[in-house]
Amino acid sequence: MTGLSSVVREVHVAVAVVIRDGRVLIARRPDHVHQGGLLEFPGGKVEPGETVQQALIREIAEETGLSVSESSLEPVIGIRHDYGDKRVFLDVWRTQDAAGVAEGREGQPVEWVLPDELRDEDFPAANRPIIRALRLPAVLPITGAIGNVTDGVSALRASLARSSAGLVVLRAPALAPVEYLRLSRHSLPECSEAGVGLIVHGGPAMYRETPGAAGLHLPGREAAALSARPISHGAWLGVSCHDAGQIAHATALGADYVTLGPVKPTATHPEAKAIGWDEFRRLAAAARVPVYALGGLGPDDVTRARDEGGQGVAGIRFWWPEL
Ligand SMILES: Nc1nc2c([nH]c(=O)n2[C@H]2C[C@H](O)[C@@H](COP(=O)(O)OP(=O)(O)OP(=O)(O)O)O2)c(=O)[nH]1
Repeated sequence: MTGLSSVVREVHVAVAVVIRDGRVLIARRPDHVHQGGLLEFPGGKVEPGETVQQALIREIAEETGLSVSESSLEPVIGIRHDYGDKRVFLDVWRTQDAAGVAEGREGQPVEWVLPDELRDEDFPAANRPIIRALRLPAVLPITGAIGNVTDGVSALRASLARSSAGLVVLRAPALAPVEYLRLSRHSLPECSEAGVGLIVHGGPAMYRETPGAAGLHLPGREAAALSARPISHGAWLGVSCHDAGQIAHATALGADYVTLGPVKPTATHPEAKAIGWDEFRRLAAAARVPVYALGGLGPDDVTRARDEGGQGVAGIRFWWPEL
């Protein structure tokens, strides 16, 4: 069907994620407007002649009475979405520094909620990646070389003690599947002790055999073999990507995040050609999922990765001991 939407110009929408004490400000859209009755983050159309930052400051003030400075605004994610009757580009930014008492200035109820309480079905469909981006950490550590289960578990314990990760990808390609399962089962208690979610690296069967895991990270070849999301929406699904085609496939699978790289040359994968920040920015801008920059990066690169349109950084060397 050739819809009207294909000829309708895309609307540039400034969307504000206002965070205070770990809670996010949400409002309910009036019933009579586009996507009415659903919850939303404050925001609205970028007016002609306005920058997105000016639009954010204006919309936040108009809708909530809060005032924010331009310097407190940080990019979160950009999402292109076609509602059929309207095409939008949601330009999503966050601020942790809003002054004043929030009130629904346009009569709409507003509320501060924890990111983990945000439910996809309460928001317009385009918001799904925003909710993912808010719940995912800025740094995603991946385990390094693991030669056997015992050494792997002790290295994990030591690395968890040194870092404050929210999620960890348990990668151990050198282990046979049965050994990997022993590793993942012994790693789960270490992770729960540290308050960290364990993401299994491998195929759907590996995830199913690890009850209690927080999610599944698919290597490129595993993702290529799938045509539908292999796990429930309650768990994280990540995919390793190196190009636009792989990101498109991961998005079609319903991935919650992807990793993209190597951005810089990296000692753990010397054979892989670095894509550089320009290519990362180009691919992240076109993606509709949070994208972690990977390859030769560490926590010091989070700001750069975010400025380039990424969710943050994923990697091995910054937290894993040299074995
Ligand atoms: N503000 C906001 N808009 C969202 C979100 N998610 C989402 O898909 N949208 C869509 C719904 C609308 O089509 C568009 C925002 O337009 P709007 O109608 O709120 O903007 P506005 O206040 O400038 O509109 P108007 O009254 O001048 O027409 O973006 C969200 O979280 N916040």
